[in-house]
Amino acid sequence: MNQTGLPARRTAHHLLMQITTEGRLMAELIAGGALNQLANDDRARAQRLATDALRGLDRADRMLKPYLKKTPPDHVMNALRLGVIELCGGEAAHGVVNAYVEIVGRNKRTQAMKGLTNAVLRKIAAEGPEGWEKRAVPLTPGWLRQPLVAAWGREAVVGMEAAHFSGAPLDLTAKTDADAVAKATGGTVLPTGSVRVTNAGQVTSLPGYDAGEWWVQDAAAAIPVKLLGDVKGRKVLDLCAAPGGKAMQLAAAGADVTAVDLSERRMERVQENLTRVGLKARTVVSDAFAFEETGFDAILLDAPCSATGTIRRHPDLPYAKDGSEFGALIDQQETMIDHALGLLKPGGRLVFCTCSLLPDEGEVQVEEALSRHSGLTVDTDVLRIPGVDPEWITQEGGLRLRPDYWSDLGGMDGFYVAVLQKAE
Ligand SMILES: C[S@@+](CC[C@H](N)C(=O)[O-])C[C@H]1O[C@@H](n2cnc3c(N)ncnc32)[C@H](O)[C@@H]1O
Repeated sequence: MNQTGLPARRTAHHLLMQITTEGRLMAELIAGGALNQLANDDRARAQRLATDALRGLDRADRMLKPYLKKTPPDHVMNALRLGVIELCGGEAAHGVVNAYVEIVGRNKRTQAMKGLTNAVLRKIAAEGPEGWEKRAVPLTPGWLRQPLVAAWGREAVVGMEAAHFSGAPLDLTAKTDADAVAKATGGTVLPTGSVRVTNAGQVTSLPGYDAGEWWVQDAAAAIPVKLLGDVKGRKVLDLCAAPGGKAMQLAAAGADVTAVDLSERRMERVQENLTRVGLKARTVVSDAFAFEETGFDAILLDAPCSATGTIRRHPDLPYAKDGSEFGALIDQQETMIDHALGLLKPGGRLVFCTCSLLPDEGEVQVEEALSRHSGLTVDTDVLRIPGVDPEWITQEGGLRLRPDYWSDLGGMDGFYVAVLQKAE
């Protein structure tokens, strides 16, 4: 690692700038090579710094506010935020202050604010970790907080924010034996059968990775496939399949799986994942709407969505997005449900799910699908599987999963799932 820490800090700052001012997502920036110029441990450091700054951004801003007469330009603000995160995380003040003063000084437009950066960060250093700890849990940006409060109430949203701030443990789905995977990885088996590992470190170094004994999948994301029950020998279509967590569950359960995804690059990941775990599925790169094979016993539609259920892992999302794309996603989900129903055998089952916290991408989609398709019903009996709290069952017959659930176990991603049955 570079001793000054400057390369990692500059990269973290650059990531933060692109996320907060250009609406780019961290995963997309990293896939595009944002960390490539760094040494391995600097890469991890830069990503951790940016992630921590996003997770604590609202708290950092509240800590900075008393020391700023007016909000400085984004370049300075993001340097200050990173400084707060490091100083309140216990890093030595001298190195942190120098590094962010340098980052502010390297930009011609903000050069003149080096003194301000130095003065503010020294005040933050004096407050230290105690000043950080006494501040409230960071609030979600208003554009998302408002619809969440309207849907779930203020108290629930406070619980979600606590879960978002805590981050997420690593969850694994075992190919065959969850107890054995838990034993080998030092994890615990959750009530729904996923294995949870805390402080996992490097995923590829965990026992069983090379042997393909498990794959990474949040416990909530593992529930939709479980609701299909016994799929052995059944013809199952996974219509939005990449990176393949649910396709692998289906294949492991003995289904005859066809996995479709629009993205060639993401489908390569599905193929790599299937190969690692030694499972088979037919993979088809296609737009779901252009895929017209029919006669499936079951279809899994894990539709593209706002991904607001995954903020524990992706704290960049509320800062990169503003909700303006969500209307188009909601329309697409509706037409995808209709298209999927057309590919299903009479009497077949459609599992519709989204990793969203917004009812418009879950409960409302199912209510509206039921009113558009006569003879379509919701199967609620299948929701009663081990570990699923009956309280999570919704009025229209789906399952609402939220990050504030299982708070004593380490939370879960936000998800919605319903099992629809086509008329005979
Ligand atoms: C929520 S992810 C699916 C996650 C996957 N089911 C899993 O469990 O690993 C949504 C996927 O839909 C794909 N997608 C988006 N639009 C699509 C379309 N029109 N047709 C097919 N796939 C699409 C994306 O490439 C993305 O991989």
